[in-house]
Amino acid sequence: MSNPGSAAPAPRLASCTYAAPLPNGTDGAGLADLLTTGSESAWIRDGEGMVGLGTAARYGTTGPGRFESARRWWMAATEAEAAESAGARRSTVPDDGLPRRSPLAFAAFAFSDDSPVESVLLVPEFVVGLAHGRSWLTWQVDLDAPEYAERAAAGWRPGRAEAEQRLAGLLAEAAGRESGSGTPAHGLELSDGTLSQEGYRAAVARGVQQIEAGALTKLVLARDAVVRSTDPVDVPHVLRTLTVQYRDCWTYAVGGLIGSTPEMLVKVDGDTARARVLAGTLDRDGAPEGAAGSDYAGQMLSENPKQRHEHQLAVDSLTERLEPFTTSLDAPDEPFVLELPNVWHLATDVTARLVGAQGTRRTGPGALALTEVLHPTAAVCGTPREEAAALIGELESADHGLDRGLFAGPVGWLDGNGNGEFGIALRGAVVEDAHTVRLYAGCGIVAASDPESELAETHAKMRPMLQALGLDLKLAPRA
Ligand SMILES: C=C(O[C@H]1C=CC=C(C(=O)O)[C@@H]1O)C(=O)O
Repeated sequence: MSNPGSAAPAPRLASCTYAAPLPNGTDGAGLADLLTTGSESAWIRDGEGMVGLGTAARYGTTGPGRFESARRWWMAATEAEAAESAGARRSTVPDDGLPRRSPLAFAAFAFSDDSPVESVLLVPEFVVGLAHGRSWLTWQVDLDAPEYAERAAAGWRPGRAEAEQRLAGLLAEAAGRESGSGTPAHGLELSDGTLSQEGYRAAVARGVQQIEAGALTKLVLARDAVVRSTDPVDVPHVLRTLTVQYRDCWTYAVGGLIGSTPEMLVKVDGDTARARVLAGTLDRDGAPEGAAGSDYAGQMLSENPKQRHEHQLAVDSLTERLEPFTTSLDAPDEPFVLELPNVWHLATDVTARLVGAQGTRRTGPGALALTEVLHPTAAVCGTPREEAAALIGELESADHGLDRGLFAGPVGWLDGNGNGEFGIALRGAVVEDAHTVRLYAGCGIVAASDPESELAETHAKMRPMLQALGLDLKLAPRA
């Protein structure tokens, strides 16, 4: 597959970062309120995270080399930034107490090597961040961009006073463009996508046959669904709703990819890597509530051999690939039950110390390099990985024409020092146009899987997005 991004020159980035109250004046509560037009990038969990506004640079790429070409582009851009911003207060300065996050890009990668859908690195002009109750602002510019080139040649570099002016202008412009009503759209209609519900049941049945025949042990099969609305979809409203309803999940927006994922592929912070592996699901719809619900979930998930097997395969697929890059790795033997408003999951939190790292300095692999190594885990592909990927290509794509695109690919952010967070783009959708959103969901299939139950599970997994879009579905109450 061609790689149109490989020839794109890296921008000559320069940035400045400083502690600042959230620009909308609602410190502590208002990060999601910065989502106003639908073109923002976002990564928010439990009210904290980052929102990216405007675009300083963008890189698009496809094919098997997409991670590597994105990494090279980002390395070139961040090396330029290190040189250009040397005189400025980079956020790597440890004693200013700011997170090490400048420069910063948001990123989303296609699930499959064969997808024609572009994987993207987006370098926003502004990043507004909030971590541990402290907020900061980063202004990033391409010194070669027409609006800066002349001044940059004369030695100009981004600074705080101009950043504030420029951000105020950008926010005023965004407020002018804000068209959403802040309420769900009207005239919503849900229909099957490229892979219909009937087709999904048939694909699952064929997957089970292949597993029974010994071709593989586990396979994750996905389907899509389409929501069309007569009103334009209010993307910021959808994202804000997800940040409130799914506080334990990472709510993401990169380009038109939006959602709220409970699964962390890899988070790299200095010398530490963390992951949250999920597999094994129980719908909360119709289940007992409160403590009885937790007992029920424990029994149905932790004590169910099918669910445990499915989960262990996902954990192994991550730890086996992560282990060579670590000096220590901790993955508890017993998974815990993660409770979300729509479902319960079996979950395992993995923590590892990375090789080639000393405190915040690293010579070993960073977040993006590890992402390439780890993707796709058996939570979204299967075991063995190659056989599962080939069967996904057959049962989803060749038989039904479904391309997962960015669904189930890594989504998140990365900085210039190898830190970053990449979740798996689950419980999400792609905004295809102002009136059309395509949702995706998949399920792990093992020998004991039943097509009807797996189809029902895809409904449960689509529920967060359907509800945030305003489709009238019952939401299991939060415990
Ligand atoms: C593939 C999805 O979920 C994965 C993550 C958690 C649990 C899963 C499961 O139980 O099948 C899936 O492996 C999805 O949400 O579309």
